[in-house]
Amino acid sequence: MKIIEAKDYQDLSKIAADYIINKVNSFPKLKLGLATGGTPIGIYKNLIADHQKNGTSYREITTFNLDEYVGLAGHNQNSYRYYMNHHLFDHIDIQKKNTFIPRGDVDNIQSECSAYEDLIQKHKGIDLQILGIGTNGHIGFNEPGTSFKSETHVVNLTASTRMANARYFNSLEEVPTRAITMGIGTIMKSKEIILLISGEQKKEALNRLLTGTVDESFPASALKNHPYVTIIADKAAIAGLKIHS
Ligand SMILES: N[C@@H]1[C@@H](O)[C@H](O)[C@@H](COP(=O)(O)O)O[C@@H]1O
Repeated sequence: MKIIEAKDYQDLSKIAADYIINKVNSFPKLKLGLATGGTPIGIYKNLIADHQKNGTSYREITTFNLDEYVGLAGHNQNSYRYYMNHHLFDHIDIQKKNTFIPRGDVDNIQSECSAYEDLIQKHKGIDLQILGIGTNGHIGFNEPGTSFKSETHVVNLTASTRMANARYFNSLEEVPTRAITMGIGTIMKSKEIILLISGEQKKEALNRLLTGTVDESFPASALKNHPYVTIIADKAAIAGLKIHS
C-alpha cells in the first residue's frame, strides 16, 4: 500500500480529485467506483469546480457506487442515490443512465444484490474504486466479520455504524438497520483503489490498518492483499503513527 500524506482535508480532497481528473482525461470510458459519507464530499466539490473551469468531461464514464440503505427510495434525501445526484451527478455532464447504485427500495433485495454484482462484472469490472473507512474498519458497508470473498450482499448495520451515520437523519431510529453493499470480494476485484482517511477520529482505524494483521475482524485489512492501493490520509489521521507501507 502506498501512502500519501495530505496537509489537511482540503489538501486530501484536491490530491484525490486531481488523480481522478487525470484518469478521466486519459481514459474517457473509465469505470469509476464511488463512495458516500462525509469524506468524499470535498473531492466531488473539486470535480465539479474543475468540470466548470476546465471542461473535464464525464460523458462516457460509468460509475458504480458501493452501497445503499435498504428501504430508502432514490428521492429520499438520506438515500445514497440522492446524495450522489446532489453532490456530483447533477453538476457534471455524466449520463445518469451510466450511474449505478444498488436499489434499496426493491421487493426482492437478494435478486437486486446478484443483479448488481453481475452488472459490474458485465462491464468488466471497476478500474478505479474510491473508498472511505468506518471507525471500525468497515469499507462500503462491510462490517467486521464479513468474508473477504463476499460479493454484493445485504448487511445488518452495527450499532456503531448506525450511530456514526445518525447525524444525517432526524433521529437514530430513522437510520435504516440494513444496507446493500458491494462485498469485500467485489471491491478487491477493482483494478486500483484509493482509500481516503481523514480526521482524528479515524486515527485508530488507520493505525490498525497499517500495523495490524490481515483479518476478517477488520474489513479494511483485506486491502493489504491488493496490488494497487493508495491511502490518502490527512495529518489529523496520521500524526504520530508509525508508517509501514
Ligand atoms: N457506507 C459509508 C462508507 O462507505 C463510508 O466510508 C463510511 C465513513 O463515512 P465518513 O466519510 O462520513 O466518515 O460511512 C458509511 O458507512
